Amino acid sequence: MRHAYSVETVRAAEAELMARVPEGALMQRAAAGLAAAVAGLLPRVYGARVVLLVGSGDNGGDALYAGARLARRGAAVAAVLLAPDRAHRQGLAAFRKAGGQVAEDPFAVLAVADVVLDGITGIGGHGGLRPDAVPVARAARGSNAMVVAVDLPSGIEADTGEVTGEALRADATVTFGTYKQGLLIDPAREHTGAVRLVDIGLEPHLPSVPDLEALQHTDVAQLLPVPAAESDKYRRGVVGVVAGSARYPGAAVLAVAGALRGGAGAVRYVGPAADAVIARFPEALVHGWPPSRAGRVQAWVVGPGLGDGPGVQEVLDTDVPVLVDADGLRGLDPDAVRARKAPTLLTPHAGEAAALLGVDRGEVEGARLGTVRALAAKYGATVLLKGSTTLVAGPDERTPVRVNPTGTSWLATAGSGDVLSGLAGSLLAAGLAPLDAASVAAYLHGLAARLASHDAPVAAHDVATAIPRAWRDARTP
Ligand SMILES: NC(=O)C1=CN([C@@H]2O[C@H](COP(=O)(O)OP(=O)(O)OC[C@H]3O[C@@H](n4cnc5c(N)ncnc54)[C@H](O)[C@@H]3O)[C@@H](O)[C@H]2O)[C@@H](O)CC1
Ligand SMILES: [K+]
Repeated sequence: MRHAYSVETVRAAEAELMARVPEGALMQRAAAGLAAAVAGLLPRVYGARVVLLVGSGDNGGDALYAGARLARRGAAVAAVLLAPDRAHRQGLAAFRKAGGQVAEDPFAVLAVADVVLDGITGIGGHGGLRPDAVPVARAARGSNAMVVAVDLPSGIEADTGEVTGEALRADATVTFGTYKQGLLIDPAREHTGAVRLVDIGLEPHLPSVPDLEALQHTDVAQLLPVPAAESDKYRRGVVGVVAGSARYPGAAVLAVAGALRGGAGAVRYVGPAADAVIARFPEALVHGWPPSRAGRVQAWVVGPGLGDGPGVQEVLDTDVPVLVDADGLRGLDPDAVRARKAPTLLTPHAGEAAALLGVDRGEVEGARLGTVRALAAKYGATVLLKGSTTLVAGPDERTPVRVNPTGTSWLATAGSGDVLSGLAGSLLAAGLAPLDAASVAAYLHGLAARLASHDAPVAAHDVATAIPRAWRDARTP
């Protein structure tokens, strides 16, 4: 599991650690890791042209000490001081002593730089880049240099992943001690490039429960349901799908396609697209209305392509886990969901989430973490918020939010959400807890899209077909 923490938690852990080590030791550890990472990105350090963008806090201090280390190895290092009177004093002294130069003309040094270290702001920054930093940041981005963010790209909100003003776009980020939440959540994540974590000894001082977590291959492998020797289709779990309409029969087919590959032993379909479903998937069991007469079901999926058709209340009235997606979410009553004894999983995209909360879509996209938490609280449910970084929150606010690391923009294709809901419902039926079912489904779905796509357009059906490959991939150590 990859863990991320809030700034408040990081600062508390740093204070605890700082009290136990000599003054300045942490910054030296950070700077050493940063300098080593930058050296690794350069063909050679000797003679390389390095520019530091230095703000007024310790983030600038990290950049200056790293710059000093690179200067001692023969790099030509120039520092652009955005607040010359407030630049980190000891860091600046060390930098000068190592042969570093303070740049007279930032744009001249940036024009010929090989690498730029962004030390404008770290976890102490808020509200986007200040106006004086904007032209310098733009010049850095517009140059041929590689831009390496120190701790995080300056201008992003470290706690939420929001970008409220201008922020620097880095090619790589070297972060210290632990991941900050904003490094893993869009839109900030789009500014980080590849993120590398430098160990500064913070781990033992961080709480064991993080604020945000991301599954990795090994976590997924442990969570995937594996049939035992005595398993029959009922013991593996049966998932029921209520989806599709005369207008959108394809949504039912795609939801069933996902469900058939999610680990449940059987898929029951109830709805008006039975002919289309059975034509494509003879292994599906189709039933007449109502869902309550379909036989044993361990989890229901309701909503994809449903239009105005019935089904939501019928499955909410059951006492098994229910996943509500797409059309099923329209006007969904929080009280009806809260009254349920079995878990409910909602899987909105940004537009659906905005409608459920009565806010603008842009607000949801800009503040994904706050949105998923707010929805989970409002409905007393687990919520999977789809998007470029899919987030999953449980109804208990003490449970870390999960962020999916496998997303790909090729997934933004019609019908891919239907496949996801079938897949997640199948995992629910197989016995996974809602948070696990949702986050494992998002993980496999993203991985399947990557495997199917190879950087080319991919159709939702291809994603469903690639789920077994993703499953095997996740289980390969
Ligand atoms: N605390 C620690 O133990 C360690 C801190 N480290 C570094 O220290 C950083 C945190 O340092 P600070 O707390 O000094 O904070 P920062 O250096 O992140 O930024 C705070 C400074 O930036 C100014 N500022 C805030 N928003 C701004 C904006 N939008 N535009 C321009 N300036 C802005 C503030 O007035 C303040 O002077 C970390 O991100 C990390 O890089 C590392 O050296 C590791 C150890
Ligand atoms: K920075």
